[in-house]
Amino acid sequence: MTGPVLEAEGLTVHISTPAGELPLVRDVSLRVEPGDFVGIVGESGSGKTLTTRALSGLLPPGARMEASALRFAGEDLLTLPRRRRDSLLGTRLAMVFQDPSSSLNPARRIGSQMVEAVVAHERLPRRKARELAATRLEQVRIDRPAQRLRQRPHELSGGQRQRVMIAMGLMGNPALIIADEPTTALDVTVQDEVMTLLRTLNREQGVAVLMVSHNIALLSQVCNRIVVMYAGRVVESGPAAAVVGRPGHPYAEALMAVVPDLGMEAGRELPTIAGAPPDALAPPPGCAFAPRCPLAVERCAERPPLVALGAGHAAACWRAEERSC
Ligand SMILES: Nc1ncnc2c1ncn2[C@@H]1O[C@H](COP(=O)(O)OP(=O)(O)OP(=O)(O)O)[C@@H](O)[C@H]1O
Repeated sequence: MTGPVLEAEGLTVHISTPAGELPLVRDVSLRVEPGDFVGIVGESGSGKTLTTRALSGLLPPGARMEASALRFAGEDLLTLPRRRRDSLLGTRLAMVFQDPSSSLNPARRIGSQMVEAVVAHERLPRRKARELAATRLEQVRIDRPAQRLRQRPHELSGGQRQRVMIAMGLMGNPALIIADEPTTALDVTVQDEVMTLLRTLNREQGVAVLMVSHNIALLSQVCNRIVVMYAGRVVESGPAAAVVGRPGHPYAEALMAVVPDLGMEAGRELPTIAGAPPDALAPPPGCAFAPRCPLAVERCAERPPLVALGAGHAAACWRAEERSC
């Protein structure tokens, strides 16, 4: 495959509400190249999950997307017939969600859940599919794979279930793993294991990863590119080192300041950015961050476009150039 693994331009997601259809994700463009590890960061409600759901064809009922371009694994998802699109996404795109329990069927054995997709989409004989499932479990460092295939999800720990989800995603030889807050529900040691696994799959097997998180510091350790979202829009994107080291948007800088401290005592409140995130259904006109921004000026009443700050680095702030020099 040549060209980007995933490319979206002008992605907008509308949700139907009692007041009519409203855009909750607006004009998002992003690109994942082969071998990339891309992070999407933002506070709760900034539109990260709706964006990845739109990219993966898994929008909730009542949501509708439009885009000027949406390509995955060399195919145009906007024109591909529905069955071919579902089959392509069902095999070449692996989804890993925050809570693996919600994606695994508690009543069914791990093995039958793992072979299902490849038997359906790739018409692999069941025996071969079980062999492949055992190999994938080994790959994510699950011990005694043959035995595990006969177990049900409740017989595994939370971290093992998350690794089973990743192994399941690897069944179709994915070009991309989309991981939505894959470690939030896990304890710190298990979080590290899951991150190490994603990094190994990315570095050693070249699987591209698109990962959603609240934690910009965590993303900066693993990602080569970071996309920052606020109120449904991309407000900054670029090489991880540039976004973290020379942020063009005051929001990206504020996210760095509220990174939870690993050594923080349990029970202490997490630091937050001053002020409340905007109402997603009615964000303020102009720059949506302006009401919370220490650097806001009169001009912020008008929405700033994304402006280039360096190679592949752009931010939507009227003061970005002045701040980054
Ligand atoms: N099905 C839906 N119907 C109505 N509103 C929705 C729906 N799904 C999401 N929203 C709203 O859209 C906005 C963006 O949601 P989204 O889940 O994408 O945010 P997020 O950045 O992923 O947040 P979090 O980190 O909390 O998961 C939120 O305000 C949310 O309440």
